Amino acid sequence: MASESDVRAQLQRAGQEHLLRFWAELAPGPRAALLAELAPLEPDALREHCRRAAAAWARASGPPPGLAARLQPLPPERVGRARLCDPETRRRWEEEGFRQIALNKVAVLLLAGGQGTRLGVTYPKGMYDVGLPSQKTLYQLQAERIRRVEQLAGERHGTHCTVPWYIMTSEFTLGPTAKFFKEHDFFHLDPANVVLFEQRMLPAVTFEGRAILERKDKVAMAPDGNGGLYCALEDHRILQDMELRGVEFVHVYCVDNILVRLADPVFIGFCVLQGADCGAKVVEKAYPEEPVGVVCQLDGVPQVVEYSEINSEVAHLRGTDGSLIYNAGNICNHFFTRDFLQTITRDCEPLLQPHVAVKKVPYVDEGGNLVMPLKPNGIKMEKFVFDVFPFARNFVAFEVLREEEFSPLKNAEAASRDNPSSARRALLAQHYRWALQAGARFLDAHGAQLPALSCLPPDGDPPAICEISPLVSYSGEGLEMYLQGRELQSPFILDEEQARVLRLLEM
Ligand SMILES: CC(=O)N[C@H]1[C@@H](OP(=O)(O)O)O[C@H](CO)[C@@H](O)[C@@H]1O
Repeated sequence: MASESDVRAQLQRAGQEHLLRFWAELAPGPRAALLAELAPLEPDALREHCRRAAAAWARASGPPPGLAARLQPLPPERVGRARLCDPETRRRWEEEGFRQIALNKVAVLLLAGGQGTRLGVTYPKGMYDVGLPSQKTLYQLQAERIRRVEQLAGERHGTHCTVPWYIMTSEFTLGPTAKFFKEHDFFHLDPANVVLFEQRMLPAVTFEGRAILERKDKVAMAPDGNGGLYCALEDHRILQDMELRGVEFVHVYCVDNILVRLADPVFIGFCVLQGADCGAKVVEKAYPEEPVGVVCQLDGVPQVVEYSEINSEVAHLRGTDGSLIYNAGNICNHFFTRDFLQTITRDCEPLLQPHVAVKKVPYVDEGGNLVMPLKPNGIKMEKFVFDVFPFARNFVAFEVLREEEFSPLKNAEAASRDNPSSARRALLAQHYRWALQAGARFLDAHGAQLPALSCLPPDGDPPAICEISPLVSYSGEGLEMYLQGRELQSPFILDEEQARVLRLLEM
């Protein structure tokens, strides 16, 4: 273990000696913990991090000047549209995606290092149960979609296939996520195919460029953003692991979208057939101020302008047909070839510019008292996962339907949108639509017919409650054999057991 004098010398070089100012008061345990936290902070990198944070904060007052003049929407040839294409084209994309999955060339990678601050939970967001009848958590839904997509690809191609699941966690989420997966027997996935790894943490910094102590024996650290992915891939030799498994294509996604289609064969197939090295799923923005990044071109180069960095005037711009000009909302579902990830981690990562987030960071004052600030007092520096798009040789975007693929769980119930109720409703509305399309009708508790509404208002509850296990259907496929011509009593849960029963009735 590093000694106090080594660490003190390091901190001196970094200009951050104040981090040891309570040393004399600390007992041996907290002293050891503090040294263990400080020792890995490389002095030059720490000095640079603190300097850059303060400088970036001083500069960062709103969107970059002249942004509007430098932006353009993506040219149409870079955008595929699941909704507008003919069924044959869609079928070709899907077929290609399944082929790649069956060849074991596709992996999924979950970004799950966030702290869930807006949602207001102290545990990883993936463990959240939005109140579905089955009480499944986001992690369970995702695990089951992996199992189903493996099964569908396997059936088509007569193989046994695996979609490895890489999960990037952080100091906050690694322990509880690992425990949760063990407690749930990895949701019947083979643990060898679930790879948890950890992103780096960076100190939060004051506006004067001083790293913050959150306790006398602990630096205030925060994950380095979802763009910390690229360092973490390198730190944990994840690309080597992918290579050993023969993975060529990676679907990266963030944890909070209840409708996420893991390893979506249509998206994968589209990207592969386009020869893309990098791709992003988008939905039409719901309203100008919606907190989603915009996929567009800056100085002719494809990239995402994050919602926190776009000005309102640009976000409100409309074309002659009345639709938003910057309409391609990023849903944090990205496609990368392994080759592209290799180039990024090897050559481009240091070129990614961190973004500044100004937050309220609890700290200890000079007297050693804990202070919960009322105003933002600290800078957290984060990299963004999509900041690698400008390095792509062939970037494509793929527009999908919001009601089928995007309902993020960002906020606590008290917020008006993107909260547990809206996520639950989106999933149940989707399953209700799938059941109607498969030929089912719903009855209430007294046996009276409920209306069959194929079109639901965006935030309305469906007339009947129907939840379909991802193990039975991944994206609405194959339901006719269970549901055609049936009258189902709400609430109705179609899980594997129920599916077996309905199949038997059919015979
Ligand atoms: C850095 C990053 O990936 N930001 C993403 C991400 O936003 P968060 O507010 O960080 O969850 O998810 C949004 C979609 O839910 C997407 O629109 C946005 O661009």
